[in-house]
Amino acid sequence: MVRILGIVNGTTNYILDRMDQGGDTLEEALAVATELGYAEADPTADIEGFDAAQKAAILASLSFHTTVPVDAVHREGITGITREQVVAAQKSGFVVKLLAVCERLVDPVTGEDGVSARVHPALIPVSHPLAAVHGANNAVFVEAEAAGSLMFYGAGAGGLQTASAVLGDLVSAARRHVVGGPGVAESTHADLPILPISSVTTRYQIRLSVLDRPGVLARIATLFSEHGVSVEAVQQSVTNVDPDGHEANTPGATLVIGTHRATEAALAATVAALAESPVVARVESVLRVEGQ
Ligand SMILES: NC(=O)c1ccc[n+]([C@@H]2O[C@H](COP(=O)([O-])OP(=O)(O)OC[C@H]3O[C@@H](n4cnc5c(N)ncnc54)[C@H](O)[C@@H]3O)[C@@H](O)[C@H]2O)c1
Ligand SMILES: N[C@@H](CCO)C(=O)O
Repeated sequence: MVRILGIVNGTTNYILDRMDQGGDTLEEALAVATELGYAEADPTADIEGFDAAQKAAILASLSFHTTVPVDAVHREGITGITREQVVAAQKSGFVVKLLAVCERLVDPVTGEDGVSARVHPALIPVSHPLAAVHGANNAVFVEAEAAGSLMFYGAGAGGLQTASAVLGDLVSAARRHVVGGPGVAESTHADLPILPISSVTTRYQIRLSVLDRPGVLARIATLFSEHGVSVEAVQQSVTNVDPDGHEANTPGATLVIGTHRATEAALAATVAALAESPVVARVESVLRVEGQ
């Protein structure tokens, strides 16, 4: 196993899908998910990524023969995701999904070889199989050295589906009780180091509101290069409204910048420098890009 990308929470996938396809706000979509019985009684576990983090810990432990405790899973939920971000993602050929990412990696600074597990919203190209996982469905996309790419897909929430899964577990426990046998056990023989989020390198998409005047793009490009983050693509659209939607006195522009792989630390330093820069009106959005 090299990497697992999972959509492992039905409620959040349902919410993000409604925001993408139906134009709902997060709050509107959550209300429907609750009414349909997808969300937990306290939906914090869903929307803040706790449920997905628990599932990421299980997936990483099983995949890498290493005990990965839930506390070691970096977790970000979807409560910061806006309809505006979802629409901007659509325009650049992506969908926003809450992903569990479990992977084998080598820390680029220390050279340590280990495993990492994280949960956060991410941009997925519309051509990726996970982009076609709609509604409350779940899917686990596995990248393996020898077996290649595999995807396991099905309902992630819902009354009958949940009842079927719970009953399946009861039948299997009862069967073991009667027939005997070892059952499904953890395998921890690899016992690999668990690496922090700072060891991860990934791609990012950053959306900025900037002033539209000569030299702005060059200054922004310099900030990226000073922090060792390589820019892959830039899209610019000119706007005469400010980030709050009011007509602006000075012409502004929205820049959508895609990066090559960069470390979390380098990206965070770049974003901090952009936020301080006098040519940047606002850092609108920073999202990781997975599945490219
Ligand atoms: N609803 C979903 O779509 C969904 C999807 C995947 C997993 N799950 C999981 O399945 C489980 C059930 O989900 P749900 O939506 O049916 O929850 P629910 O809150 O609607 O129902 C839980 C039921 O369990 C009963 N219960 C609680 N503690 C009990 C105890 N000690 N002994 C006997 N009964 C007890 C409650 O009275 C309630 O009737 C949860 O663990 C949930 O995380 C739910
Ligand atoms: N409420 C959760 C189910 C718990 O696994 C979901 O929406 O996936």
